[in-house]
Amino acid sequence: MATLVVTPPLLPCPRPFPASRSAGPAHRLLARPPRAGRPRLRDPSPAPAPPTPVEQSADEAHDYPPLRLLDPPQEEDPYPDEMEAADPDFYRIGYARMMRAYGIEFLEGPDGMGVYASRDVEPLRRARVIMEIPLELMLTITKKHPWMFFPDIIPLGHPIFDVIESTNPETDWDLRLACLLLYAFDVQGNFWQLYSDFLPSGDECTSLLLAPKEDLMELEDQDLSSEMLKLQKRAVDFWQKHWHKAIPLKLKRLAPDHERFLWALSIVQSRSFNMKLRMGAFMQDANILAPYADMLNHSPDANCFLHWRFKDRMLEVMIKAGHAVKKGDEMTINYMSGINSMLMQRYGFSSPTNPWELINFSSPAKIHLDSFLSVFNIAGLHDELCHNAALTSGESNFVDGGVVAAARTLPTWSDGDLPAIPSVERKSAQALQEELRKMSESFSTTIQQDEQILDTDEPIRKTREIAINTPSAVGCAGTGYTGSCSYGKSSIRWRSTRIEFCSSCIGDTSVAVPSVPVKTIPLLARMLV
Ligand SMILES: C[S@@+](CC[C@H](N)C(=O)[O-])C[C@H]1O[C@@H](n2cnc3c(N)ncnc32)[C@H](O)[C@@H]1O
Repeated sequence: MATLVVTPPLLPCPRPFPASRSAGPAHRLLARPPRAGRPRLRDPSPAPAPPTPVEQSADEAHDYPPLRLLDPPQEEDPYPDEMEAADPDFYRIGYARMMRAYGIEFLEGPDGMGVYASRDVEPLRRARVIMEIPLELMLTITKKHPWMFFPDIIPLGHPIFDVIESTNPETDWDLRLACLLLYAFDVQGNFWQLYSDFLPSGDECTSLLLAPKEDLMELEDQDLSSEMLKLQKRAVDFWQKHWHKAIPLKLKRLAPDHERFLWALSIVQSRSFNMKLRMGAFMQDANILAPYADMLNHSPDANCFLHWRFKDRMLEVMIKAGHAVKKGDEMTINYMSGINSMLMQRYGFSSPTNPWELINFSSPAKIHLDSFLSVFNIAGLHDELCHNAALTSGESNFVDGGVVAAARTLPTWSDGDLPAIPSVERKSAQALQEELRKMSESFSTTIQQDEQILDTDEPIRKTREIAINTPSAVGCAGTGYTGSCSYGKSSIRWRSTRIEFCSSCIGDTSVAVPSVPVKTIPLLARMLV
């Protein structure tokens, strides 16, 4: 496959994207969007204070602002006694609504743009609204026949309609939504044409759909890299089938090259979600791109969730009931409870504390489930492991994701399987530890080297070459290369995540820990005591 170079300016009013966004620890306030390219950390423009939003609870969220287009008459008492005012929603039909946000700001942080609390929030017994996004700003395609999209922006007879119609609604949701997104970018004055300034450009996007083969090799994971190559081929085949030479210009200009289509698909995959929406009497299973809500980063221990308010067709982002939030805290949602390779495939990131991560052991050695769980104050069975607060002194109730994941995946035996002989258990723990050690040593770099590679702006492949040949030289200038793309960096992070995960299970403190602080827990080592 051809090497992909993706820096697509948007049609029909191209605005150049800077080649890459500089990463840094500081957060920058995004108050007024500049009109050329995605706002970046280094943009010096002073940020005017945003209008102070009024905080609302879930209940209060139903006090709507006065209507602009269809204000009710202003007389003192316009209605005779026997008449009742119609449902306020009656007036709102057809009313063009805006997104509203309460007590949050959009800032650039270590995981790209994110949503952060702009003030403290006391825990409430009920969930609390922080964002409201009306249906008409979202791009939505329902999953099942008869499928439909909202808003209905595609005129009858436009060729993109036939392209979408040719897909399988159940399996091709991403291709369909990418077509709709490309169409929305092309409609003069459409909301998405303006919002595209805030979407990551090709080299800012972490999606591996954009990664050239050489960068996929950096994953050092055969299964994941061949899966990504298959997904890239699927997208390019789709583009070639529908964007052949003899097509009308109004279709051609939506994706003049396959890089443009792959970029739209990456945006869709890494920023959309699936939700059941109640529309009138019907329940629709829909794939959705929701502006502003798509700035929320992922956490397995998220403090927010999404909720569909069917009454006025509004997507709400809500803080979970009982959650205290401090000013500056990141607001997150849980994208999925899945293993790291699933997160990598769809979003291009992985986490060393992912509680759903797995390690496939080949050793027949097993350790006792009960003793393992009690060492780490974990309760429950394999599928629903949770922290056992009753067993702790109350000092810390945090259980490292790596430990929970190990508890779920370590080969264990329970009473009745085998007699509890300490020497058998010790031998098993040693065998498993050895297997983990071999796994972490099978990678071509150490965590330390990967960290150095990530710290440089050099292209990944070049720095890795240097790292392997002369370990201390990584980070030195003078290779003549500049810039490395986000997807290349996410490949390196994936490799580090795997090494770190193994070492946190081994408890080997001699392995360098990356800059993201992760508890290094001497897991199997403690089992040996
Ligand atoms: C829905 S977008 C969130 C907004 C995004 N950070 C941005 O800059 O526009 C999803 C993307 O954010 C990044 N991301 C989200 N959660 C992350 C996490 N926990 N760790 C690292 N990257 C994350 C990944 O690049 C992912 O593809």
